[in-house]
Amino acid sequence: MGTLFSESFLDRPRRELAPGAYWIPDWLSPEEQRWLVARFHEWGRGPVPPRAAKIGAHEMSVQTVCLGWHWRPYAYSREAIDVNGNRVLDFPDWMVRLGRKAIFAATRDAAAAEQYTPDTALVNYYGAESRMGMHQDRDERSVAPVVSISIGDSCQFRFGNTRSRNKPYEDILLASGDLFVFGGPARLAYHGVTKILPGTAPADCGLETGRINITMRVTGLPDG
Ligand SMILES: O=C(O)CCC(=O)C(=O)O
Ligand SMILES: [Fe+2]
Repeated sequence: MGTLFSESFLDRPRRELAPGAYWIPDWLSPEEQRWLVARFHEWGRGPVPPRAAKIGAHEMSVQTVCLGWHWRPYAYSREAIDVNGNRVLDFPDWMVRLGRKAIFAATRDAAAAEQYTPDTALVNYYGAESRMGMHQDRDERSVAPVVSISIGDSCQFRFGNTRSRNKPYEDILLASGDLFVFGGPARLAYHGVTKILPGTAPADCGLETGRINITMRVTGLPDG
């Protein structure tokens, strides 16, 4: 991974797990990962601190900070009304460009990449014991793809079907720098994180422990 002319693609080739679901290992360079980790620390000091969202009475085991729109279970708003009421940071222009590059890397469809304009990102931090249960990303009104990037410790990521959280599903290891995109017929597939593999973060990724996952989405909500 940090090696010159690494042949990691031979061990972990890119794959389309299901129509519309693309996994591109080692998509981000170590330098890009370190740069994103530095942004992650900035966002954490921002107007809205990372928080564990509550689903009913149950607190999630991941800490989340949002850009563009604030997500809480089942809804988006500009202000973090379930945290401190502050407006979330704007969605960065560079992240729109990163999202477009991701769509192009996944689909090789330049027109689809060009029109992709994510307006929210959920930035999740997973500690060694964090998990995320099987769910659909369905609080968005748009059917545009979700772009997911991972940094730090690897995780076991479970990618399922669109009908239920149960089988058939496939478990893959998402490692630092990996890209995962799900759109089209896979946009509403159930997915989750079944475990974190502590101690697997590469030394040059910029994050010593834990895992960062950034998912960009298109809310389909009006500006303002
Ligand atoms: O951490 C991941 O890889 C998935 C995160 C996720 O599914 C979500 O934020 O909705
Ligand atoms: Fe999700």
